[in-house]
Amino acid sequence: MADRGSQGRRGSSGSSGGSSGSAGGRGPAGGRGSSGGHGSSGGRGASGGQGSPGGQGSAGGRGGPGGRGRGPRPPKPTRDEARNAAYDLLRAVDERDAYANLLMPRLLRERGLAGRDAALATELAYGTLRGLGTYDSIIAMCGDREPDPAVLDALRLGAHQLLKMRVPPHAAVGTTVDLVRLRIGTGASRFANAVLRKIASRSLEEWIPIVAPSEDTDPVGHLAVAYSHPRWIVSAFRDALGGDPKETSELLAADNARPMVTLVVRPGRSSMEELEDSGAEPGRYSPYAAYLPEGDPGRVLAVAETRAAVQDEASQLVALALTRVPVEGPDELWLDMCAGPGGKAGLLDAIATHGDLAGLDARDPAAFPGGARLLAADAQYHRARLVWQTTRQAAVVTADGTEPPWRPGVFDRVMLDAPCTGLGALRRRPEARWRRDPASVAELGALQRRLLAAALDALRPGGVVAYVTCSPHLAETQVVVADALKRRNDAEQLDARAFLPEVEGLGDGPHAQFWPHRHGTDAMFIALLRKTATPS
Ligand SMILES: C[S@@+](CC[C@H](N)C(=O)[O-])C[C@H]1O[C@@H](n2cnc3c(N)ncnc32)[C@H](O)[C@@H]1O
Repeated sequence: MADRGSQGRRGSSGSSGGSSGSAGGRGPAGGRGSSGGHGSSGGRGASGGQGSPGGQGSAGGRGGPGGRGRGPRPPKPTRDEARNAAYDLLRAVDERDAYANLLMPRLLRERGLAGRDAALATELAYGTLRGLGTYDSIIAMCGDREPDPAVLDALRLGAHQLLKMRVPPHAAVGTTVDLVRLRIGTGASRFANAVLRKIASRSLEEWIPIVAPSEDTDPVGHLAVAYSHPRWIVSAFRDALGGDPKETSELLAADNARPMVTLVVRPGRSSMEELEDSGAEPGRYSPYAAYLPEGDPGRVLAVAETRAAVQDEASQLVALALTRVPVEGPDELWLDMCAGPGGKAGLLDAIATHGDLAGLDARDPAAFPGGARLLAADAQYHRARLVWQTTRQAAVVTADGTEPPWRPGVFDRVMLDAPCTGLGALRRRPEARWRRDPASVAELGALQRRLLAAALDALRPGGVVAYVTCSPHLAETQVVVADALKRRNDAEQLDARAFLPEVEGLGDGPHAQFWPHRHGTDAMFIALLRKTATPS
């Protein structure tokens, strides 16, 4: 791209060696004290019925499954568009490795789902994907056989409604059984009915001690099942949090919650006032962050015109921290080495051009005044194109940062937002936790090391590099930085927390680590390294 001047089957979350207890028992309505509907889910004519509690037999005392035997035929199943959309998304994620956050908007559009129905479909699909580690353990205990993948996805959907959403049990069971009858068949719907009735016999809090390993003998396995994360990720998070089990559980819980939509004001291109007029509220930390409590961000004019964008607050702050480090001498040439799709490049480009406008007040005379130029690179052409669309003044190139087309030793500031496992953004990508495996950490580690070496090579003496990951995994963060510093004698690490004074709880330094449960942001990591003028 020319100079402008010219995105199988999932593993389970851990062992489900349960301790005790049978799954059957009370009827679907028993003991959950669930009340009220959710969206359009509550009031429909559910076919599950509340007869035969806990039984494996008929679907709600309607005279026998599938219309055989005596008595009235079961009512025709009803097609529920929101649940069907959610189910189709689950199948696409399972069968085709689809990305939920890319496919969902398309499905909603194609099916004409909006408002509450769209919100319901999204919550059903995303919530099910997040929780399926827990749900699979419970489903395994409630069925007399392993379900087919297509049936399993429907059971997961039903389990989510029964255990996490405030859908009345008869509606959750009935709508799911209808879905299975319509999409798979009558035999499968009988099986689904039996399994769901058992699931409905207990609350989530009652199921966890039954299906999860003991907290005392296997704390990691317990958290993995209780909070629906793969065991290796729980281990990695616990290590990054210094072994603290309580904080680890808080982090895992935060990963299971829907994140807030955060917008970024691109300085010189939009303003906080403009975003406030669109219903957003100023953010907690970043002077450029605005929270959008509701509504489609795509309908905010400044976002539609790329003068503002959707961007996590920590993602803004790591870019900002890089611009706040004083550098001696000229400060004119900046590099974003792994820029696609352009979130940080969009902010860096605006600050390079117009200055750190929010910092340019009496409180911060050292704020960057503007007048620099950004070169943004990405190894993938289509991602570089997105950077091109996002930035205004930056030169954008498709280039491999490890074999760069630029001369060494010329940049004053380098942003290295390294390719990583993305374990810090699990809130946003509901299926991502089931797709990564520990091998990817090792593979990415080698690339991260090469890129960091190249970033330091690209700097002129006195210049500064931000090594950033959207992962708190120690092997991707502190270990990569420590290795780089061991290998070379022309770089020193700065205390990144000093350049983020508005944020508490970033850790013991010298790096800074953001956390969803502490800051409400993604778990972004930043280390700042300065190229020393002389070998140190
Ligand atoms: C974490 S993403 C960057 C996110 C981006 N900075 C943002 O804020 O929107 C990492 C990017 O690195 C790119 N990448 C991977 N290997 C690369 C390499 N060797 N050189 C340059 N870019 C690379 C990927 O294509 C991906 O777009």
